[in-house]
Amino acid sequence: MAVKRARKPASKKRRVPVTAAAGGTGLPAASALASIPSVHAADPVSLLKSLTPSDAETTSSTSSLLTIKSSKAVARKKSSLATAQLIRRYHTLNKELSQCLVRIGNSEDVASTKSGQHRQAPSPQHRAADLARIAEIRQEMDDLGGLDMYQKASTLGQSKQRGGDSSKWLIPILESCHPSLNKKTDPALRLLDIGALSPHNYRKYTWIHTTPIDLNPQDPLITKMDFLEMPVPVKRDELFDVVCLSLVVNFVGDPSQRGEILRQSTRFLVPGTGLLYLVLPLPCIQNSRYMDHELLVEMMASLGYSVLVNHHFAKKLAYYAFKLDASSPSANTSSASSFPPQRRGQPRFPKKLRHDKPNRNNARIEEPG
Ligand SMILES: C[S@@+](CC[C@H](N)C(=O)[O-])C[C@H]1O[C@@H](n2cnc3c(N)ncnc32)[C@H](O)[C@@H]1O
Repeated sequence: MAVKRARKPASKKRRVPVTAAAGGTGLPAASALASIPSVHAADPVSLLKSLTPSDAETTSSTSSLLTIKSSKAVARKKSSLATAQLIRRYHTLNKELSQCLVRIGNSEDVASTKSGQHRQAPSPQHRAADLARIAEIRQEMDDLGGLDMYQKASTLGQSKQRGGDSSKWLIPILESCHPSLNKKTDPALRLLDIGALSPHNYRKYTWIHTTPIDLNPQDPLITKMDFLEMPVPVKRDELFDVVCLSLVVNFVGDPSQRGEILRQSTRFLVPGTGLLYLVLPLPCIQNSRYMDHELLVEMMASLGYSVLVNHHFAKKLAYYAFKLDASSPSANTSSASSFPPQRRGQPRFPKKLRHDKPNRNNARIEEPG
């Protein structure tokens, strides 16, 4: 008998362990991954190689140059399609994992707190169903190669997805925000690259000093660090001029943890000049039932990012540069910036259907609990 899932209780949410996280981009779930040979499951590199057609350059001797070119193009397209499918499947699993973990966490809250007594705790069957599903999801993720494999696939897809180097968009903005910076003699701008797949994203800009961090570094030059647990700077010269959150917020499955990451970013930036460089999949902004550009800008302003310096919608991604308000007491205090105070049980930005149209996704960001 199919077990109907329990409705999520409105209790205070626990932090979902970030073994991996979800996309919430609303992109269609992949099905083609079923065709990945299981022999590659434990070997991410072989798996990635297997996604790249080996006959990419093979044509008959009579083929024209045009045929060779189009054959290569088709092979490249197939390869990037397979990589994208893998990334999507991972996102889908990750999102479902977060939802199950939140439900399990909430059921523990309900069981252990007095205030939860009036709430309906999930039944033992629902809890058992969630636990079983968690095991299945983790197994499938492991079979796909885990976070490591996802990151390798993301690295492959990175340049294509963005149509090139993402720093290209940010650099002119940084230059315009620091017009008097002497790139040769002044101290380099400090950039915190969260969820960095490469430590070299800004290497060619000698006037930028990058601190790359990630949960699962793909390079020894990247520091293994969960941003939500990163020590908050206590001195002004430890603050950053730029915090980069490129495709990280959507990677986190729990909407309230997404809000928490954005709030945390305010504690690392120089008030008045610090820039948050936020990159999200475009469908999160343009095709969600619950989010859109206006709501994001409103939420960011409530965090202390009143100035939207620039934004750009590319084919697949949305780029944003927000400036942290001068009045934002970011350093020294963990309670500094937050979504506006909310009355008990009344969030400032409640989950609200904004675009009730078919084929929309459920991407959203929530006030942190
Ligand atoms: C989709 S990748 C994005 C990589 C890269 N920034 C880009 O733009 O392509 C998301 C990365 O964020 C990292 N990540 C997610 N949550 C994080 C956290 N709390 N602290 C540090 N890294 C995190 C993940 O480990 C993953 O490598």
